[in-house]
Amino acid sequence: MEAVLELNGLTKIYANRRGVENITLQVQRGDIYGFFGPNGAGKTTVMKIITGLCRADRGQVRLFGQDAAADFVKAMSRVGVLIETADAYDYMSGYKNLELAARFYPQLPRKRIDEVLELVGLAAFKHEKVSQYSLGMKQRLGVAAAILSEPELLILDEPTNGLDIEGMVEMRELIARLAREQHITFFLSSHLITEMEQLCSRIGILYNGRLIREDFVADIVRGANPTTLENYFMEQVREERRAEVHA
Ligand SMILES: Nc1ncnc2c1ncn2[C@@H]1O[C@H](COP(=O)(O)OP(=O)(O)OP(=O)(O)O)[C@@H](O)[C@H]1O
Repeated sequence: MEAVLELNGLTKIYANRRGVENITLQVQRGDIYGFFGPNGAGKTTVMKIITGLCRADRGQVRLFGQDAAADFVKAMSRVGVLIETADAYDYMSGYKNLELAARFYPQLPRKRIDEVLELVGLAAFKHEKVSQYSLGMKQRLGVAAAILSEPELLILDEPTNGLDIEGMVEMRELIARLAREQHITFFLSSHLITEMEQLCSRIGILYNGRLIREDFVADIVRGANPTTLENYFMEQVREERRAEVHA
């Protein structure tokens, strides 16, 4: 097994004393790793640190076995990122938007734009203006931009946030397909536990800025004491609260 992403003791405390503390985890090649936590748990903060949008107070990010800080540009060249909502120019077509994004990758063959549009199911709508797209289509265009450079690891912050049921299902199917057919490893966050149950191979539970548990989803839902991810999460939170009371 190869760890494509490792976080070692990652800590970031904002001036208001919120943030994340001592996050240590590993994402193995082939994982769809769900970084789960309620609103404000610290998921975005961790993702921003990994992708260089925010600086950690302490700790280390390793990408593909190397300290990401040593050669950040090289490490990130193998990573695709979609943090918060996808930003596209509404008055341009999906295709034009991807052409703009492709300028960051001068080596990219032009046919790659059509390839990614096909992969995310937008080929038929590529010449429509993004203003005509549904939110789900805009999110999938964001994924298309993130996979332009054929990344091995895709980091997605709340990829289904704000989507209707159809949009959520389409996004879930897209992620599963990219994992299966393009062999992309995923590190994605969500506060929707049923979504994680349906999609992820492993989950890490973030609560009040700390990683309180990591498990294989199959072990939780089909293991010795099968339960739903929702019950499992509530159990962990209760334990955490009991520990806080006794501390
Ligand atoms: N720039 C900032 N300055 C101060 N506090 C911040 C800042 N960014 C985030 N926080 C706080 O840090 C904590 C973690 O926020 P973060 O956005 O990482 O959580 P999250 O799990 O992604 O939540 P959500 O699902 O709501 O996006 C929250 O309490 C938040 O209010």
